[in-house]
Order: sequence, then structure tokens, then C-alpha cells
Amino acid sequence: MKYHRVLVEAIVFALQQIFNENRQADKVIEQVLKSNKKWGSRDRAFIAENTYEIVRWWRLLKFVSNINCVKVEEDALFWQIFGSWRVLQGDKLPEWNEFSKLNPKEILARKEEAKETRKIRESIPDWMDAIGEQELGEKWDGELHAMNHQASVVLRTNTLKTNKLDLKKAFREIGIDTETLPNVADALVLPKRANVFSTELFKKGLFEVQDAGSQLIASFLDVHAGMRVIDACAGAGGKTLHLATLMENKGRIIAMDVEDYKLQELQRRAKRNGIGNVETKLIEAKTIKRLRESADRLLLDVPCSGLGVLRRNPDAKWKLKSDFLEKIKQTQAEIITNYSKMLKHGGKMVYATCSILPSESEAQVQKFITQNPEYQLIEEKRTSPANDGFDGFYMALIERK
Ligand SMILES: C[S@@+](CC[C@H](N)C(=O)[O-])C[C@H]1O[C@@H](n2cnc3c(N)ncnc32)[C@H](O)[C@@H]1O
Repeated sequence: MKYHRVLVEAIVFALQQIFNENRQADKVIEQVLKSNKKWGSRDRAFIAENTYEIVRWWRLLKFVSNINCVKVEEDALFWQIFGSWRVLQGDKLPEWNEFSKLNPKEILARKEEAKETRKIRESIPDWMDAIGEQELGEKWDGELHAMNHQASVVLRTNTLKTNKLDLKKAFREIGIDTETLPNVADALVLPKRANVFSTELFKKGLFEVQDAGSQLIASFLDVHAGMRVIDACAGAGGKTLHLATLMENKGRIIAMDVEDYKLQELQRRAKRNGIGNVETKLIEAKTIKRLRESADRLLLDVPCSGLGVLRRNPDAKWKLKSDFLEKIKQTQAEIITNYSKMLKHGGKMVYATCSILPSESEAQVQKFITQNPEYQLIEEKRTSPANDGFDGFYMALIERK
């Protein structure tokens, strides 16, 4: 494969930003791609895919490159890591100075050696591997392996504006193939990746990009047109928009969060989707108390470790710290205990996480139910990267007596 030096420079710059400036991979890649308007779609895909894959395989790549420092700082080492990655992909490296120290045979031999140690082979920090094994036992191997594969692009049809089959046809007309997914009503999956955000179909609000597992959560809440619904950790509204379509744009949704910029993004998305039944509310000291017993349905899509969506956010492997996990569990316990008071008696709520760890999910719900007997667990569901190819979500449907 022939590389263009400028593209590899862009990848090295992106990696520096992600690892040394502690910036989010998706934001860095977006900025890098915007920096040169002349790059075509292949160049853009080359930069984005190689950067994401190098982040995903960071620990393994350091190992096969024989780089032992904790923090990689020099440009030269980033070039070597890129070179090792391409060797693992079967490429013959160009005779550039930057690759002169790399020995492909040695790289491949070290890859064989890495197979013996899961945390190196699967490229994950020690503490995360230990927690995964402790909480999931034998299942951890399979989930971890599955989370190292690139996730598919999945769309959710906006049924307020179109239907799945018409959307599929409209994509076909612009040369993009999509497939339906059994058991996920409005989902279309792309067998081949494409930039769907630049299409007119997206600008018209005919779909949102949303993992299949995530699409099951709003449906799990059993909402109906005309209800009063609170989405208490709404963020930029992935699930709020879905709730609004399930409610046929009727009734009222209060979408709340502690971050105002996310709610502003939610409003922009709601407008594009033709949604008019959502009101956003920034959470302040008395917000929860004022809304006591006011909701027919309540969604608690709580902040979590994100250990179910590593396929999409591989940089979280290196950015997450074990003490954060402890703190976030505390926040989850506070949210389920305090926010559940917003539910009417006879109403239903869903507690959801994008984590495969039971301590953030089943265990939180069990503890809450035990301490608050007026709430009753109706049903729990999990999606699994290993078993169904979806991201790893957890959802619990709970009723208030
Ligand atoms: C998993 S994300 C939500 C994703 C969103 N529901 C979606 O579908 O796109 C969790 C959200 O909880 C918010 N959050 C963090 N602490 C919170 C708190 N104490 N109360 C409410 N929301 C909180 C975060 O800002 C974040 O947007």
C-alpha cells in the first residue's frame, strides 16, 4: 500500500493530541479532517480509520514496537507505532527514515508473544482487565474481544417523517446500501461504512445515527402518545428524540441534564427531526423536588464508565481511571434514589447504562429495589457485543406501586 506522507503526519498529529493533550478522539479527528479541504473521501477514511485503530490497539502496538515508556512523547515514536500497525496489517513499509528502525520480522514475532497475555493481546489497561474478569468471569474474554472490533454504522429511522423501507430506498438512490435488523423496529445498518452526515437525508432529519442496543432503550420504557415523560439524563438527546417519535410528537417530554451545552445540541437535533413536544431544563438545586410525582414515565440513562461502548470510543480505555469508576457508581446510586421520586405512583421508569459491568447496572437496581420496596422490578435486558453484535447496554424496567 502506498502512503502519502501528509496523511501519516495528520495521523501522528491526531495521536499526539489524543494521548498527550488528553483530547477526545472523535473531536480531534473531526478537527484534523476539517484542516485540509483538498483531501478526498479515501484520504479522510485513511486518517480516521488508522487513528481509531491505533488508539484501540495502543498497548499492543507499544509492545510490538518495543516501546517501554509510559507516556509516548516524541514524534519519532508515534511514527514507529504507525509503522508497526501497518506491518500488522500486512503492508510492506516505504523506505522512509521514520521507519528505518523498524524490523517487521521482530514486530510479527512480538505479536505472537503478546498472544499469551490477554491484557496485551486485547490491548487494555491492567485495572480494567482485572475489573472485567472480577465482574464477568468467563464472559469477559468474549466481550473484551468483541469490543475490539469496529462497530457498524446503525441508523434509526425518524418515523415522524418517513418509514424504514422508504428510507432504505432513498439511500439506495444515492448509492448507499442498508440492511434491516430483526428485532430492532426502526433500525437500518450499513454493510459498508459511508459518511451519512453529509447526505440531504440527514439534513432533512429523516434519521439519526444510533447503535441498535441504544435503540431498544426508549422502546423499553413503554411510552404512549400524550404521556408526561421525563428524560432526566438526556445529554444531547439520542434517546429523547426516539421517545418523542414513539409518542408521535404528542404529550410532553422534559429533557434534563446538568450540562447546558448538551441540551442546546438536543434542541438543534429536535428541530431537525421535526419534534415539538420536548422542553429542555437544566438541573438546578430544586429542579428534582419541584417535579415530584409528576411523570408517567421516567428515563434514567445514567452517566457511567462507558465500558459497553469501547468499540465506538476506544480512547476511553486509556482515559478512564479506576477511581472515576468508584465516583460514578456513587452518582448513579444518588440519581436512582433521588430522581425516582419524580415518578407518579403507578408510573414506570427505566434505569439504563452503556456498561457491561453488573456493579453499575444490575447491582445498582437490586440495591435500590431492596431499599425502596414501593418500586418493583418488572424486567431487565442486556445487549452484548459478543452475543448480538450490539453495544453493551443494560436496561431495567421498574414500576412505582
Ligand atoms: C449516558 S449519558 C446520556 C446520553 C443520552 N441520554 C443520549 O441518549 O444521548 C449521561 C448523561 O448524564 C448527565 N449527567 C451527569 N450527572 C448528572 C446528574 N447528576 N443528573 C443528571 N444528569 C447527569 C451527563 O451530562 C450525560 O449527558
